[in-house]
Amino acid sequence: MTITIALPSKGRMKDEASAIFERAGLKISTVGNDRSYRGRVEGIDDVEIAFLSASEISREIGAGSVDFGVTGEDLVREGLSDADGRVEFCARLGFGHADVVVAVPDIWLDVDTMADLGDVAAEFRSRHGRRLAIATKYWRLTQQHFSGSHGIQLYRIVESLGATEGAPASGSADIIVDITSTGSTLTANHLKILSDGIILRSQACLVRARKPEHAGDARVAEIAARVQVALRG
Ligand SMILES: Nc1ncnc2c1ncn2[C@@H]1O[C@H](COP(=O)(O)OP(=O)(O)OP(=O)(O)O)[C@@H](O)[C@H]1O
Ligand SMILES: O=P(O)(O)OC[C@H]1O[C@H](OP(=O)(O)OP(=O)(O)O)[C@H](O)[C@@H]1O
Repeated sequence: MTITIALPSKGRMKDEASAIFERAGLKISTVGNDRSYRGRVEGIDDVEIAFLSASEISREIGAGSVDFGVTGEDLVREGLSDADGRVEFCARLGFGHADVVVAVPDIWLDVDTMADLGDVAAEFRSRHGRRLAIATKYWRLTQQHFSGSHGIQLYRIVESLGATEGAPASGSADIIVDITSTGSTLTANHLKILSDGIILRSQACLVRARKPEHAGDARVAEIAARVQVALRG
């Protein structure tokens, strides 16, 4: 069996992902020219590298079409139902940090917690006859946090694929769920994070698709172990 490892082909995670593999003694070289989307690990046969975008990697891991991948925990948990059942988080890689948060307009002075937001959602319904609108691309994480963890059912999600922080000011939504790293985009858009509004502290992870054929395959165990050791060193 050929083992396929998916690494980011572009974007913010690309360079650090390759560097960690190199530190782990798994030096990656591209097959063919520099723009190729296939690679190999020098000195190890039967291991293939697929260069994909971070969001494609979480999808392919979920489908089981690659064995390992490096991508953000947020993309895995948002992209897959039962992520822990389908994927093993082998290592947290220490880069690509971003929090998925619930943020509301900072002029909502009385709203600091999810419980306060639950009250607001109920009020929206009784006073304005409409549901609280949440702009996000994180549908699954939003539903888990609002309905699952906090019992808030009175909301609707407005899909936002970019400039999410602008949605409250433009009137397309009341609040947002999005990622933040430095916090400057939230501040610039006059939004504040609720005190219990951190849904997930995400970072880049080495993940493995849980496949029966991995059991007893020494190469699978070795890849995970090498990366774990490199992180300690
Ligand atoms: N400031 C940030 N903004 C956006 N994503 C960030 C940030 N910091 C870390 N990340 C993480 O980077 C990952 C997304 O990376 P990237 O934008 O390169 O991937 P992508 O979604 O596949 O790209 P694209 O949208 O171009 O297809 C997510 O896991 C996200 O949590
Ligand atoms: O907390 P901060 O440091 O301000 O970062 C957060 C912002 O960065 C990301 O957008 P980015 O412009 O990187 O593009 P993307 O959403 O297309 O990835 C993200 O969607 C936030 O808007």
